[in-house]
Amino acid sequence: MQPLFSVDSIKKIERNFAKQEGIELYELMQRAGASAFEQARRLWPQAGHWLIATGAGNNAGDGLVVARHALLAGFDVTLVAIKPYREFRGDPEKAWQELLSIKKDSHQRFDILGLEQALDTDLSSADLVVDALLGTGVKGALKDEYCQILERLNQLSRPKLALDIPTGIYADSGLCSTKNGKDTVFQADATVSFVALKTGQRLNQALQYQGELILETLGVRHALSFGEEPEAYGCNLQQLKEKLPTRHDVGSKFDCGHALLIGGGAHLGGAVILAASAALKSGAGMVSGWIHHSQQAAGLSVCPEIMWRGYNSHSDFQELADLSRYQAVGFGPGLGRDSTAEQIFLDVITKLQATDIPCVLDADGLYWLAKYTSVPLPVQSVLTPHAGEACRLLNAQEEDVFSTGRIEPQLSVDTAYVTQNRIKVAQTLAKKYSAICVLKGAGTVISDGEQALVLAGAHPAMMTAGLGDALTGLITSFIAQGAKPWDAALLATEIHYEAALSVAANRRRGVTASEVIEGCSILVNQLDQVIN
Ligand SMILES: NC(=O)C1=CN([C@@H]2O[C@H](COP(=O)(O)OP(=O)(O)OC[C@H]3O[C@@H](n4cnc5c(N)ncnc54)[C@H](OP(=O)(O)O)[C@@H]3O)[C@@H](O)[C@H]2O)[C@@H](O)CC1
Ligand SMILES: [K+]
Repeated sequence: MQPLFSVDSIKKIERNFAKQEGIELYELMQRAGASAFEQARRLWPQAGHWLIATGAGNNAGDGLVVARHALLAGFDVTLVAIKPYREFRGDPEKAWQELLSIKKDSHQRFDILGLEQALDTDLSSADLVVDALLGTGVKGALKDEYCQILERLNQLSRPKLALDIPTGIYADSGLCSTKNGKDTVFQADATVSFVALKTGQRLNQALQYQGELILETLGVRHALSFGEEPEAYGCNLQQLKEKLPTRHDVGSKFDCGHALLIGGGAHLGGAVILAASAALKSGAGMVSGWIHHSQQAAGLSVCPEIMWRGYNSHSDFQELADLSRYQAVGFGPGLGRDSTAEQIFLDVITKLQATDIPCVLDADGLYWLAKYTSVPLPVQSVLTPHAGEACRLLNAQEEDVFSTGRIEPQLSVDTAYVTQNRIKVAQTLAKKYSAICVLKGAGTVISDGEQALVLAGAHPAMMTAGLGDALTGLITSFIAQGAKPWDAALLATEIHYEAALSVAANRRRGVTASEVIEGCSILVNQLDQVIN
């Protein structure tokens, strides 16, 4: 697993590492520039003319080291220095001096352009653009001069490399600077990040703009050994594959888990049909689905292998007395928000509490949970909110606040808060509801209240209805098949994402949840082959 650190922690790690090794921070800048230069050469070996854009901080210093290596290797260099030399201090200043002191070949081109000159010059002869404008030190919205140069650089249809993090991305949150509703950020094809990954590099717009992410540790092999707590960890499917429940060659459907999906109120059948299909196609031995009777025929026609039970009102749920037949319950997709749904929510949750069968709560299930925050959930339940649902769950106050007549300050966080604080929000929700929280979004954050993992990424094709229902079905299925709820949440999240990528291929639009469910089935079977 890959630790993800805050910028503050990275700075402390860098300092402590340098102290431990008895080296100057300037040495780290040298290593950063040298390693980025090597990576750029590996990625774009044909590049003979390097355009390097610098600000005035340490990120600029890294860029000046890249420029020196490029010149020493015999390449042409255009340095777009939007801050003049006199504004440089400390290590970046040293890097300037070293750059200017080298003897270049008489045929080599080495131009230094200020901002105005750069804006007036045709820069299209460059083969490669290196962004050393700003790194982790950026605060607030980008100043105008940076926006201007970014616009020019982004227009160049040349490979683009960002040093440490693309200019305009905030390394702690992964969000980016905007101006007049437009993102002001360097659009990198690759980013060489130094020392350790920053939390924001797995979240939000960073996923859109950083391109291929390459980590150069600069010799810091054990970032965890410096006493800095990572904010979260990242991991991939390869690291999760062992969490797939084993499937024996001999046995029956009764050995492979029975998943129960409940939702699909009147006129709302699609969501629970998708969730139940995902549960079945990812390997549950049996799947039962409770759905409003008006939707039952639809369920049967889409997936007759699912044991559909139609309900009219909450009183039909009396028949759901024996829950011990199920190993996991997915509850909420399309349940509805009317009084029938409310009663079903309360009845089912009460029944589940008595059994301790893990429950995956999603969609309208979360809506009702926010209204009944003190309803105890079965142990190891899983909540799967998106940002809007997370807000509702965070803002919800305990009912006893109302019954005792106390007035508590309304938290009233909004989705912008959730997006900005994804790790903290997932941890807070997990604690508040004593559950595992799967906070969906660009970089899904999974927390049990203590540890947090960031999985999956972002893809335009994933912005479509029904994918959340598929995820609910997948998590429920893996629990039913024997995975611990935590493991099921991790595995399902990553499989769901990887399947969506593979199904989407080159498509950015029009991918359906049903296709992704098929993709999940293929991926589960590929994993099965790897581990068996
Ligand atoms: N520490 C180490 O050991 C190592 C660090 N390394 C490297 O250092 C980088 C971090 O360096 P850093 O802290 O100097 O920050 P950096 O990103 O260069 O920015 C500072 C400049 O930004 C400016 N600025 C701020 N906000 C702004 C805005 N909104 N709009 C416009 N300007 C804004 C600010 O200007 P000021 O606000 O002071 O006027 C200042 O000039 C890190 O990403 C990595 O690349 C590597 O070499 C490995 C070793
Ligand atoms: K940068």
